[in-house]
Order: sequence, then structure tokens, then C-alpha cells
Amino acid sequence: MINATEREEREYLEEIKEKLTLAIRRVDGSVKQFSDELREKKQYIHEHQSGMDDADMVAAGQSINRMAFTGDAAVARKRKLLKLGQSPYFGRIDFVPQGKASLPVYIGIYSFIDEQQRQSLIYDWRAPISSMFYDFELGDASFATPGGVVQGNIELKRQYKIRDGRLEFMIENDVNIHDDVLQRELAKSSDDKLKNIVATIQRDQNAVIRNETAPVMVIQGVAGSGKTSIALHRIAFLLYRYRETIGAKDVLIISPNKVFADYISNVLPELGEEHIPELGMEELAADLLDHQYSFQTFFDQVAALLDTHDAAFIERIRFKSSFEFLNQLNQYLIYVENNYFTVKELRVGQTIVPLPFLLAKFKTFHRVPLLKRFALVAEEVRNYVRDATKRKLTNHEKSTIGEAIPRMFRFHQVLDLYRDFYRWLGKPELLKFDHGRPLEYADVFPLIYLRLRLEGISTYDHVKHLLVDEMQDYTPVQYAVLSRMFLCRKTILGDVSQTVNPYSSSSAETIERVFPQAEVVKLYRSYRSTVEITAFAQRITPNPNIIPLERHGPEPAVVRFGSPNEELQAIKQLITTFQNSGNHSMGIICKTLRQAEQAYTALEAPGVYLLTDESTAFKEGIIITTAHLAKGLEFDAVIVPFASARTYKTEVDKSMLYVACTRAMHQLTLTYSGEVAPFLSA
Ligand SMILES: Nc1ncnc2c1ncn2[C@@H]1O[C@H](COP(=O)(O)OP(=O)(O)OP(=O)(O)O)[C@@H](O)[C@H]1O
Repeated sequence: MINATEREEREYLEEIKEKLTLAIRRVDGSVKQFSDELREKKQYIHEHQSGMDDADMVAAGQSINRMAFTGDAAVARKRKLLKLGQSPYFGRIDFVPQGKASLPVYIGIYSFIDEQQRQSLIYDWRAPISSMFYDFELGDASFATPGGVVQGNIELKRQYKIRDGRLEFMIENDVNIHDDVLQRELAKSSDDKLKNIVATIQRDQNAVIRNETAPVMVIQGVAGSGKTSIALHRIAFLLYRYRETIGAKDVLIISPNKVFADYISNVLPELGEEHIPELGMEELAADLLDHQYSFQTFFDQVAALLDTHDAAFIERIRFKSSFEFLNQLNQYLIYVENNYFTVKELRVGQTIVPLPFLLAKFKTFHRVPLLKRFALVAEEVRNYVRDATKRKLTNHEKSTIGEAIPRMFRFHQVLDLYRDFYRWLGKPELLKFDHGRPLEYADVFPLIYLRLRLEGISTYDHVKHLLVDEMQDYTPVQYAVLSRMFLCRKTILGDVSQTVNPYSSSSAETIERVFPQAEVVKLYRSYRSTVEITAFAQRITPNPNIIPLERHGPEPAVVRFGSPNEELQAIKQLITTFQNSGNHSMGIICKTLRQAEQAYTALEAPGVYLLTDESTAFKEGIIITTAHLAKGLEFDAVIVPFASARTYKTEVDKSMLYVACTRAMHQLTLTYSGEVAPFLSA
């Protein structure tokens, strides 16, 4: 039965769709006009080329560029209108500003304005007025505008699900209307990459998305709390809010790997923004080292930790991931500054350059990175000698000075200083570096840090906002490098519990020490998994603060088999059952790449893919991969094979198991042979 309200809404939807169709027609018309004009202009230039001078050519070129630009904008506008035609809006609030008339505010993914009537038909979800949809229920409400706060009253609140231009359902204002729609959204099966959540953003999430003041925003949230989603919506918000000054190309996402980058790449285009540049931590490192060194990747480091339990290796990683280590590096730099410049009297011809002069000059340039100071000091010495001799210096004299100054300093290569640092510490054994061998991953950023401080590196000034995901995987030294390289605002997010390397993980507290101006937000509500799956994962790594959303599903199963082969046979069966169920995505998550490859060989079939550290794209369907690579992804169903005590025994293994289990939305199965992993025994 359709009631009167719903009938009205359906009629209104038709009206809006009609207006959208007309708007699309208008854009089509102007796109056609632009391209006709462009063609004519080109034709004209072609025909009159001989009679045109340089200035005419430049002017013609500029006018063509302008037309093409306007044409592109029209095409982008059309794309948005088409998208709105599919789902024009998802919410409505009727707001009565104090002393004024009620105003229905329909909220959608983009804005839509009736140009003739100069009226907003749909408000962009990022518009100031739309914030009330997320922040208030019925009753008193307010929103901030650049001109001040607007107070008023919300009289009505509705949510809609419109798909392919059809109203699927609508929900009238209740005490908390969000929950119902949210439940429906979360119960759905995931068939693809990460999606936008504009229709169901929660209040605490909204506060993070719309925060405009924090120079550094640190989001520490439990598994599935929406960190990545929020961070991307935050970028969309900032691009809208600061559209005059920040464009998509001015933002940079530091992502853990290409698969993850691909997995999240849908969200911003869905929100009408362009693709955002993305860089892996290793790519950044290679760039900062001018591609001069080969080094182990983070993935290699984790793989090495999973393969062997080498106490010295662990110790090296642990030490270099501590805050204390960063302090020591800074102490060392002061020591170098004060001790490694051994001034000797310098004789140039008849002139003796006095020691105090040299020392004073060296100190004058204390703001210049140490290894860059020699040339400046040499120039001062040349001036000194010239003034003393009252004549020009010979080339020979000039180069004598140029060579003598650096010789007064103990080292010239950053790598030599880095080695010396461990001697200074009295712990030379903490650097394991043989010529011809790649650097250990734990040494990469300390070396970059020294390079930054001793040689200076030009900063990434063009970046206006930096987004760092999986923050727990980066160390204080890495943050110190980021803080010096990127002077812009930052959003940093992650979860300490999901570290793939417990010896080098950072919590929000650690990061705060590097960025004392950071605003830290903690999120405890978990949206991804059913209550049963969350409770199960809690047994591996407890977090008493976690609040799972009330959504139920089958209990996770831990099933024993006679051998790994039998496990794989059973998984084959599970795959068949799964392919016939309504679900779309499945992750088979192993501890090591070797195990993943073994499983892949046994399970190979159409629609089954192996993801490795070299993969570049996220695939829909059944994915076999490692816990490390699955981090940040999610699947309808997850299978964790080989969950035995032989596979999962160390701290690192435990982290992997936790990450693997928390990837599941609806269903989780673990299989093992022999003894079950100790972290799973109830
Ligand atoms: N407000 C919301 N409305 C609907 N879905 C949401 C909401 N918040 C989060 N989700 C969903 O929860 C899931 C987890 O979100 P996301 O991957 O952003 O979380 P995360 O905290 O980055 O997770 P993890 O750290 O475990 O990788 C996604 O499917 C996302 O769409």
C-alpha cells in the first residue's frame, strides 16, 4: 500500500528526474555547440594560416584551449547529471531557520540547481546545510556557514534508497533513522571495491570528515570502523570546501600497496572527484634516496619475520622503530655538528686564514645542512684571502680552498655517517650492511632522515594535503621524514591491532609525539563484520572498547582435517557452495606467500585469483592471498587455511591471524590439520 506521503515523494522524484533530463539535454546542446565551434575555428585557422602573424596564432591557440576547457567542463557536468538521474538524492530534512519559512533540503551526491528559478533542488552532501542531516534528529538543529551559525528546527527527516531512477524504499523520521538504512547497507554482499557511504555517514564519522581545523588528524579506529572510507570522504569534503585552492592533483595518498590503491580508487570518482595521485612508501623512499640504493621492501621484511625467528634481526627492527632511536639520531646530529669539523689553519700563498674565522663562518651557516655548508664557507674564505691580498685569486688558489674546507670535516657520504652513528652509539652490531647487498628495510628511513638533515632534500611543496593509511606500519623516523617533507595538513589513519609487524608498530600515542599538534580521534564502532565474527577475532587480539554493530550471521567455524591436502579438498567444496550462494567476494587468506601459492595451485579455477606483492589491481571474485596483502580489503566470506599451531605460533603470526579474520563481513571459516593454533583455542 502506498500512502499519500509516499505518493507525493514518488511524484516529486519523477519531477526531479524530468528536470535532470532537461538539464542533460541542455548540456548536450552546449557540448555540441562547443565542438562545432571548435571545428570551425580549427578549419578557419587551417584556411587562413598564411595570412596570420604570430600574435594571431597565439590568440587563436588560446581561444581553442579555452573552448576545449569549457567543453571538458560540460562533459564532466553531464556525467554528474547522468549519475544523479540514477539516484538523485538519499535524504531530506525540512529545516526552519529561526524566524523564517520551512525549507525542504534534498541531499544527494552532487548539487543540482534549477537555473531558471535559481533554486537548489538538490544539495551536495558536503554543503554546510547538509551537515545537519548527519548531525541532528528532529528538533533543534544548527549548521555553520562561513558567515556564522544558523539556528533552527528540523521538522521532518526522511531517507530514500533510489536505484536506477526507482524509489526502492523510504524511511520516515524516527528517533534514530540511520540505523535501519545502515543495517540494510551492511547486510548487502560486497561485489567490488570500496564504496561511498554518503547516505549513512555516522555522527562521529561526520565530525572527522568535516574537521577543518586540525593540522594533523590522526584516526585510530578498530577493524572495520570505516577509517579508510572516512579518510576518502574527508578528502572529497576538503576538495569541495577548498575548491578554489585545492584540486585533486594537489592531494597525495601514501598507500601500502598497489592492490589497496586500486581497491580504494573508486570512492572519490563516485563522489564526483578526480583520481587522486597515490604513492607507495617504497616509491617515496626510492625517490628520496635518488634511486641510489637498493633496499628490502616492507613486504620482504614481514616475509622474513614470518619465515624465520632471527632474534638479532628482530632486535634491529625493534630498536629502529622506537621513539628513542629518533632521539638518538637527533643527538648524534648535534654531536656531529660540534665535533666533526676539525679546523686546521689554512695557508693560501702568503695568507693564513685564522682558525676562529673558519669556525665562525661554519657556525654562521648553521641553518644550512651540514654537508652543504662547505661551498659557502669556501666562498667566504676566498673573499677573506682576496681582501687580505688585495688581488684576484688564481684558479689554483680557488680550488685549493675549495678542496681544503671539506677535508676539515670527517665524512662526506651520508652512508658513512650512518655507519658512524652506530659506532657512536656503541652498538655497531645494529647495522647489518654489506656492500652489494640491499639495505635492510629498517635502515631505509633512518638513512633518508640523515640525508634530509645533512644534505637537505627539496620538499614536496605542491602537495596540499597528505593522506597516510595503515599508520601502524610506519615508525617514528618515517613520520619524522614525512613531517619534514610534507609541510601541508595531513590525515593519518590506522589501527595498532592490525599491525603486520608488532616489532615496528606505531600507535596514535607514538605518532602524537612526532606531531604534537595532532588531533587524535578514536573510533570503536565496527561496521564490517557480524557480531559473531567480531567476537571471534576478539579472542585472538582483545580490545575491550570495540562496539560491534548489531548484525548477526553464522558462527565462525574452525574445522579440523587429516592433512593439508584434505583441507584444500574441503575448501574446493566450499568454493563451489559459495559460487552458488548469493555472495560475490571471497578471500582465502594465508600466512605466507608460499602457502598462498600452494593453495592456488590446488584450487586453480576460473574466477579464482592469486594476489601477490607484485599484483597491481584488485580482482573481483575469489582471491587467494596473504594476510599482509589482504589488509584494508574485505570479503563476504573469508577462509583461513592452515590455521594450525605449526603455522601460527609467534607474535607476528598472531597479528596475521587477526588481520585475516577481520576481513570477513558475513562468514568466516578456518581450517587446520594437526594441532589448532594456540590463539584459537577457546
Ligand atoms: N557509516 C557507514 N555506513 C555504511 N557503511 C559503512 C559506514 N562506515 C563504515 N562502513 C563500511 O564498513 C566497512 C569497513 O570500512 P573501512 O574499510 O573504511 O574500515 P577500516 O576502519 O579502514 O577497516 P580496516 O582497518 O579493518 O581495514 C566498509 O564496507 C564500509 O563501507
